[in-house]
Order: sequence, then C-alpha cells, then structure tokens
Amino acid sequence: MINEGEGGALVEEWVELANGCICCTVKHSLVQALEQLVQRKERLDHILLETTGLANPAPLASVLWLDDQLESAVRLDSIITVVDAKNLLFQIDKYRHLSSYPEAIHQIAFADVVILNKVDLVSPERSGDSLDELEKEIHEINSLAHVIRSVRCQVDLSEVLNCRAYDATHVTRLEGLLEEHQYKSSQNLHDNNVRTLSICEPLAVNLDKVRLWLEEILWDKKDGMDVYRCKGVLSVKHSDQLHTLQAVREIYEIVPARKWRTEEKQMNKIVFIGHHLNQDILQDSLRTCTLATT
Ligand SMILES: Nc1nc2c(ncn2[C@@H]2O[C@H](COP(=O)(O)OP(=O)(O)OP(=O)(O)O)[C@@H](O)[C@H]2O)c(=O)[nH]1
Repeated sequence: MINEGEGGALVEEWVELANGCICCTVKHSLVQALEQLVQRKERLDHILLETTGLANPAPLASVLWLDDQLESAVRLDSIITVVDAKNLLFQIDKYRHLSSYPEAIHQIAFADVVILNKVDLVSPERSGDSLDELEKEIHEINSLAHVIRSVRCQVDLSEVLNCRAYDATHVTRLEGLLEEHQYKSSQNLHDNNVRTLSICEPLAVNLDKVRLWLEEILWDKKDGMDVYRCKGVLSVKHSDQLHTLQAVREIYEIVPARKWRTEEKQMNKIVFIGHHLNQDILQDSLRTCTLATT
C-alpha cells in the first residue's frame, strides 16, 4: 500500500501474510490484516482485493462474509470478475463436455458483477461472437450477475462499489435480481452444466423445515447437487415479514428483512447457482417445507 506520509512523501506499507494463497491457507490472517489496516487508517473508503487469475473465490467470499456477520469493521460488498471478451467462448467451450470446470467458470458463477472487458477486440459482425452472445453465455452460468461492458476496465465506480450484494436487508436489489433472472436465463442447459435456476412456491414455509432442507442441499449435496450460491425471498408461516435467504457454499443466512406489503403476493422464490442442479427435486422438496409439522 502506498500512502502520503509527512510532508507529502510517499510511504510504502506492507502487511505481510504467511506464505500461501489468500484463497486457502492464510484466509484468517488476511481478515486480521484487513481489520488492522482499517484500525490504522483514519479514512479508508474501500478495499479492493485482487486474487490471482486462478483463484477460486468461494473460500475467500465465505470467510469475509462470515466475518461480516460477526460485526467486523470489514464487510464483503461484492465479488467482481473481469472476463476477457476475446477469450471467453474458448474458455467455456473447453469445459462443455467435462465433469470439472476451469476457474473461469467458478469466477463467473460466484460473481455479483462481471466486467466484460476488451470489447473493442470482439467483432460484432461475426456470428456467435457478438457481445450479446457473450452476455447470454455469462447469464446462463450466473443470471444474477450484473454485466458491464468495458474497454481497459473503464467502468463507472458506482456500478462496482457499494453494491451491498451480501446485505440481507437490501431487499429492493435482491428482488430486482430475482425479477431480472426470469428474463435472462434460458434454462435449456443440461443439468450437469454450471447454471442458474429458480424455483417458486406460493404457500408459506415452515422456517425450521427450510433450514433442514437447505442444509441437506448445501451440506450433504442432496442428489449430487453442488450449489455455489443461492439467493431468495421466503414467505414464512406465522410471520408478517418477508425473509431473505443467501448462501455462499455451505454458509447460509435467513433473516427477516421487511414487512410484506398488503398489495404484494406473498411467495417463496429462490435462485440457485451451481452444477448438477435438478429443478424438479429442488421444487418438490421445497414444497414439503410448506406442510404442517407431523
Ligand atoms: N485492446 C484492449 N487491450 C486491453 C484491454 N484491457 C487490457 N488490454 C491489454 O491486454 C494486455 C494484458 O493485460 P491484462 O489482460 O489487463 O492483463 P492481466 O491478465 O490482468 O495481467 P495480470 O494482472 O498480470 O494477471 C495488456 O497489454 C493491456 O494493455 C482492452 O480493453 N482492450
């Protein structure tokens, strides 16, 4: 980190972490280092953490999100993935018939914002290579991601900072995402691809049952399903509150966010991003959470 010291001199400061990749071995010391940094600075607006191009964002996202729940001074705002528009299709095509996925796919799947960069290198005339096609590919993996096209990553900062993507009480944004998802996802991929799908249930659910249901999916990988992220709104029995649901890998959070409005149709709507997702199993098993406890 480079700062202005006394008399305008530039001062370099280092926070040293034990040798290791921040996405796995040193994640806890990273959080401590971030907290120290915040305490030492008078004013720090944002921290941008750039991982290596081969990092899987999941462990880091989980640990920062968890830390946020522990009321740390540092909170996870959003995951931003920069995609090379020239090479994206090549990367995606490589995995189509494989059972494992390159990190490029994980990084799109976990992203809240995707910066589709180097758009100047994509020719709009070539069929199958247009920017719309690229956006469609991204949304088939993750229809909740906000895609911004750019050249040399020149983007409006308001689109990438203060997104509050993990803020359970920021319901307006979440509802907007769930609404947009309907138009973006084509739902025509095979079940074993990394993709987004959504389920709806009009009847109110039993909260304890939903927790067990979710834990079976996220922790036990019910029927081989592997969920990366999950977002949704819940209509909970005996509650006048709209509840929000968020999950990153095994960690999830369900919180009351606001009162249902009288004109609103109360329902459960949940979007899953992951692979081997089975819409029928998810839909049917959620329905059992609406039944009375026996
Ligand atoms: N035409 C064009 N070139 C770009 C754009 N963005 C970056 N470049 C060039 O692409 C080359 C590689 O840069 P990046 O893709 O940013 O490199 P990177 O993968 O982030 O590299 P590391 O940070 O070292 O991992 C450089 O020569 C950049 O000038 C863009 O939008 N359009």
